[in-house]
Amino acid sequence: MTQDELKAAVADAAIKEIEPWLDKGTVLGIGTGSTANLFIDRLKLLRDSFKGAVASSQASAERLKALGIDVLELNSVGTLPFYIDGADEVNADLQMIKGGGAALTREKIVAACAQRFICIADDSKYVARLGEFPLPIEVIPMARSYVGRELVKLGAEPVYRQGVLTDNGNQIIDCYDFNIKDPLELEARLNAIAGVVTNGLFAARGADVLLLGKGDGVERTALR
Ligand SMILES: O=C(CO)[C@H](O)[C@H](O)COP(=O)(O)O
Repeated sequence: MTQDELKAAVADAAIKEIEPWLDKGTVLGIGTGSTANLFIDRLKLLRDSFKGAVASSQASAERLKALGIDVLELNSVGTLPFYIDGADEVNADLQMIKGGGAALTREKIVAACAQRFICIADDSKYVARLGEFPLPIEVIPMARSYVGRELVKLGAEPVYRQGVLTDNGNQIIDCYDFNIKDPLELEARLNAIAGVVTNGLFAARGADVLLLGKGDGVERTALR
């Protein structure tokens, strides 16, 4: 199977995972990226079975709206039953690196409001140790150089993602060569640097369920 077919398979599996729980009041949390897009496309068939969605990016919001799905403000809803999103890397503890699409801050916020985070990914994203994918960090623009110097002190090679502004008007630094021994500790440490808005480690709030697309089918792992 191609990577796109594996992504399509996990999008189908995520629909099966949530469908029994939908009702007219359900608001879903929706992620960003090519895998999340395939999930959004499949939601069209269910659009009369739930109330609407909170999106983690302008791009996902536009895609949802184009399919006739109501997009709600996070501030107008309470806890979300599900957050469905892809990942750039995921490990056996269902900790992730996210933010390849620069949506990490909103992804982290919407995920924080969800009872269950369902990660959908093809098996190229599954890693024994996080960190081969460059770790994205969203920074306040005036702090970019300072944050870069602090990242060098932590052993990373920071690279400014030129020409990219997040939906929040901030910039992204991608960190190469991070030795991520303890994702939880590093996530907290990076967040403590002045000027860092969010980092792409999803360790404190990892996924609850992983639907991993493999050549022989979709493997489901549930931690909670
Ligand atoms: O974190 C993300 C966007 O900020 C995406 O979930 C991540 O980049 C995976 O994307 P894709 O499904 O296209 O591989």
